[in-house]
Amino acid sequence: MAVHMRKQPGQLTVVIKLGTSSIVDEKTHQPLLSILSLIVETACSLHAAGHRVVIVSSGAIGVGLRRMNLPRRPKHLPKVQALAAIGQSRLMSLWDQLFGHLEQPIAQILLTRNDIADRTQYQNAQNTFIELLSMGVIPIVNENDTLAVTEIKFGDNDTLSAITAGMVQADYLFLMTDVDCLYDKNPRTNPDAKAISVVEDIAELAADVSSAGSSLGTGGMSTKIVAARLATSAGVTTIITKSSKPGNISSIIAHAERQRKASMSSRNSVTNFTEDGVPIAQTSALDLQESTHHLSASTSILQDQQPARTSSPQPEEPVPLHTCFLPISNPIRDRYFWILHGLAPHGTIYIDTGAWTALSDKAGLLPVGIVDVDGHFAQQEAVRIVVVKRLSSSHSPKPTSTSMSAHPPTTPGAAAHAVHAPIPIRHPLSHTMSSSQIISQHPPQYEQHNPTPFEVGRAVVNYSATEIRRIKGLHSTQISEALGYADSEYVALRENIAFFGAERSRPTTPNLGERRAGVNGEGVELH
Ligand SMILES: N[C@@H](CCC(=O)OP(=O)(O)O)C(=O)O
Repeated sequence: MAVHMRKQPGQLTVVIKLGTSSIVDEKTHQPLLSILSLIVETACSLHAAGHRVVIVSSGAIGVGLRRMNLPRRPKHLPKVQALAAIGQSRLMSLWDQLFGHLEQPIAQILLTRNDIADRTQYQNAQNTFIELLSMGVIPIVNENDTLAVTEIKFGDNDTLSAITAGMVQADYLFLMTDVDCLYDKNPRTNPDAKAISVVEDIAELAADVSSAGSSLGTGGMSTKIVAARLATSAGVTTIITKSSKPGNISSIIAHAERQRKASMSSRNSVTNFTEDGVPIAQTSALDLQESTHHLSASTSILQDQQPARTSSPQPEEPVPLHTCFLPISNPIRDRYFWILHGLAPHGTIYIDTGAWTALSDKAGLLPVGIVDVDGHFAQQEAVRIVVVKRLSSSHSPKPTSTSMSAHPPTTPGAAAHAVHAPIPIRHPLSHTMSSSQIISQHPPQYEQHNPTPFEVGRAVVNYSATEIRRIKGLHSTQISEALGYADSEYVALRENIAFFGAERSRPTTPNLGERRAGVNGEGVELH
């Protein structure tokens, strides 16, 4: 059953993510009371204006370090988990005390990826959020570090905050950080670096933009961009701004809402700027009551905050520096968002272009379109879908005894050209990953000059990896002959397949690597 966040007209849901460095001092691990107090005041004033607020708070390990008088984070995972257990309760007590001064009730939600791997549990978590928000409570979310090991980790709290924003169908996600916005170059070494105020299409963001943050030593800017991509795909306007000035959140929302309304009335509207190149708000009042919709992305350009300067007829309030990532115009539906981002993939299915075309025409995934499989996964687990070019010799519609081999041999000729070094597979939510990161077992063989295969989406599969190895390339009528049973004619039902970049009517053809099944569909080489 679909979960819907019912909201009053004009009511916004705002998720604010604070990293460890915004919560405790990096050296002493003492709580940064001034920042925390300002966050509490901001959250309470948004709440008083009728909006809903969720906080994603890191800091459990930092607070634990302080409590146990330890100078730095240990390497040993059980120690880190113990420190998180010590720190989490103190962290929540700190938040509760601060919010208590303003009589604002809060609640703790601790999540691991495992908690939301089951659709019903994911919806249970959503229902808890709905209930808390409708009771006027501010949920405070963190990863359940005491339970989370690498396999069930979200990875970082930026990702967790984006998943949370998707779960609560938020209007805004604020990623509070130690830089005030993204720049097109490193501003420390490039005096002409321009602040990026609006990112309309995150896919167009140049690779070196993200590294500008990292080279400043801010760290984690790339995880913020990944989080922004994830949240904007779910329809959430995502803002990067400075955590030391949380009071800016209200004026940034007010500015973004004005821009949204302006862009609705005129696509050619422009932002006014001060002499210093700071964008200017049209009014100073925080008037968020009428707003319900998101900013709409129309074109794929970056607007910088510096060059356009126009004189303003009235005294206007400068808007604090920030970068606003606009949501996509056709957000991913909740179930697909869960498949793409709630579930951890356990393997990879390589499909041919015929299957890709069929999927884009809303068909399910049949075994005939599958070229190869990587990883070990069970039925009903999530896998990546990667499109590759199947060479003409690769199609083998008949099951044979050799085609049932779980680990088929490769064809000798191709192996001579193959490389076993980490193979890059482009993932739409991150920078290039090595295959060692995403393919755990039996790395496939690619020729060095191959274009990078592209992960187009994820699926929850009806058959295990071993079963799919046996039925790949077969017609559905041959499944029972190959396996001795046939649970479904589809490897994945259409409702269990989701594509990155929203459910576009017809996905564009990705950059393809080629992959050829050997004699009778067994060996696999990439050319
Ligand atoms: N969950 C951990 C923090 C994990 C994390 O991503 O931290 P950060 O990069 O500081 O946002 C904690 O509470 O200490």
